[in-house]
Amino acid sequence: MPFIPKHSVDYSLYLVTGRDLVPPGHDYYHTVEEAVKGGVTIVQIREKKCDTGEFIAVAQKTKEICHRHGIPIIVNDRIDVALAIGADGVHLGQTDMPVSIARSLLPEGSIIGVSCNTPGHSQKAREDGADYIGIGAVWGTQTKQLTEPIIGVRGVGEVLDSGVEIKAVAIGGITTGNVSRTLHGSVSVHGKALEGVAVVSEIMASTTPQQVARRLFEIVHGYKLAPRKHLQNPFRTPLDSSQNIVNAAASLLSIIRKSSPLIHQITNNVVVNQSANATLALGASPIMATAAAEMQDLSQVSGALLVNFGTIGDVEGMLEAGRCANATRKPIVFDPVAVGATQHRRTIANELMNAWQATVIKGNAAEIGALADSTEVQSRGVDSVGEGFADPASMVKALARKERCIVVMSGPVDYVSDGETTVKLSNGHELLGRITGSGCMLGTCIATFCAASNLLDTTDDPGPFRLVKGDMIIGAVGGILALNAASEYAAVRQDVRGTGTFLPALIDELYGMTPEKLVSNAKVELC
Ligand SMILES: Cc1ncc(COP(=O)(O)OP(=O)(O)O)c(N)n1
Ligand SMILES: Cc1nc(C(=O)O)sc1CCOP(=O)(O)O
Repeated sequence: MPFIPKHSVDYSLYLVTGRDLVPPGHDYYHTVEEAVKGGVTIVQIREKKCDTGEFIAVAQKTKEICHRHGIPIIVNDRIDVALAIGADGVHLGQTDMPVSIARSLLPEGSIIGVSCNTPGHSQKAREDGADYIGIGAVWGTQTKQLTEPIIGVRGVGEVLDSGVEIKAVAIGGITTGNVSRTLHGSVSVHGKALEGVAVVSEIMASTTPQQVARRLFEIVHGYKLAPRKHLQNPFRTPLDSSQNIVNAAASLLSIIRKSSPLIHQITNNVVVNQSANATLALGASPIMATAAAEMQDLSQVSGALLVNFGTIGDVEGMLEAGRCANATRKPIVFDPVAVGATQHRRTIANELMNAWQATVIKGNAAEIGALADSTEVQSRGVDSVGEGFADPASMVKALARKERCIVVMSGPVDYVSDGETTVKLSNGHELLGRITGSGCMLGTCIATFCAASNLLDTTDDPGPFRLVKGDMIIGAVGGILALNAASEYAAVRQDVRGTGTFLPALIDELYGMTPEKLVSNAKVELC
């Protein structure tokens, strides 16, 4: 009979051992014990190179450490070793012994885990009677030669959503730097979440395994305790009326004017100049930097990042900028221009969204449809054609849940959702659709208002599991209101005679925008 009853196992921080990773001068057993003291809740002994006798000896001593601290020990692959040391269970790969045979050989109550890389794997693992699954690889790893593709956090969410209830941990390349993103981004569209994370090198190769384990545990534990209802910011204020939303969004304009946040923009070369001018007109400060080498420095000082891949330039810069923005908890507005138009754009969008967590995704109906795998709305180049979605509010809400972020769908009527609250905004002049780059300027305005919302949140320690500070749905609404209101004021000016004179007038009206003008003009409804 295993030492730990399986119903009481805590999978929050699952250490998978790797003796060869322990740094010179450090002792393997000491590393494991330190890690357990730091917060590891379950240990798997994984030995790939040694003989059976040595495996048993190491496993026996590792088990003594685990049981002394009241946590279970699992043996990787080898039922014989598990039986020999009286382990609490085994972990089996897809090509290892079938679960039913392992179950028949192990004592009653043994824990059996199975590695999964696809939704089909997890369905089968559940049917076979596994107790938990290890989903991977979520990120790239140096620890083993992978035989299955890296699936990213969004792929983990798909495995979690395979229609079966089973406890799950993610594995592969998990570090203190990406664990929040791993937990957040892998929540499935139906709200299924990981029970924990499995880690090898981040702990085993550390010279301070106790501290690393403590940090990982704090993040996982904090995330599991936090309410998950509201994406990215579980503690935001309730959005109970459209007037509250408008007032909160309008008040952000004063913050922009007062603090002039730096808005880092990687955008397409058609709109660089007008986007920078729109940023300045709102009272913020633009920086249009694209080189990967400067992203770390910029993320320290910027208020928000805009990634608009309209003319797909420096993808490395986009990847690095997003990673740095996530690490510094800065809002990221992602504008996947014409993402449905080519396979190349779909591939790059996927790569970016796997590498970092967008705070806001902004697109027209065709772009949102392409990200949501819907063919209801078609694109022509960068434009969306046709009548739009029959149920646009449901479309943005579903994508917000899938991508775990705020989604803005722009058009004659704009929709914004965080997966719970959906807001419909009916302002904006049709001339906006007749100049180039108005959608791109919208991304700029949203990034600027999100930076202000981020600044407004002065929580000292937002907790390691919060990806970004501030109410980002308010930031998104503020950016839309500002551009749309400015377009309405600009279109009726005496000096505007067509699209050529409309653009400078639009910049002027952004410059002259006030919170009062935003509120008085707003046509906002909760859906
Ligand atoms: C928790 C957890 N998940 C996955 C694995 C990988 O196991 P497997 O597929 O058997 O590959 P090897 O570990 O044998 O290389 C794991 N060990 N633990
Ligand atoms: C043992 C293992 N299994 C994986 C899978 O994808 O199934 S990835 C992996 C190694 C994870 O090591 P690290 O935390 O050092 O990246």
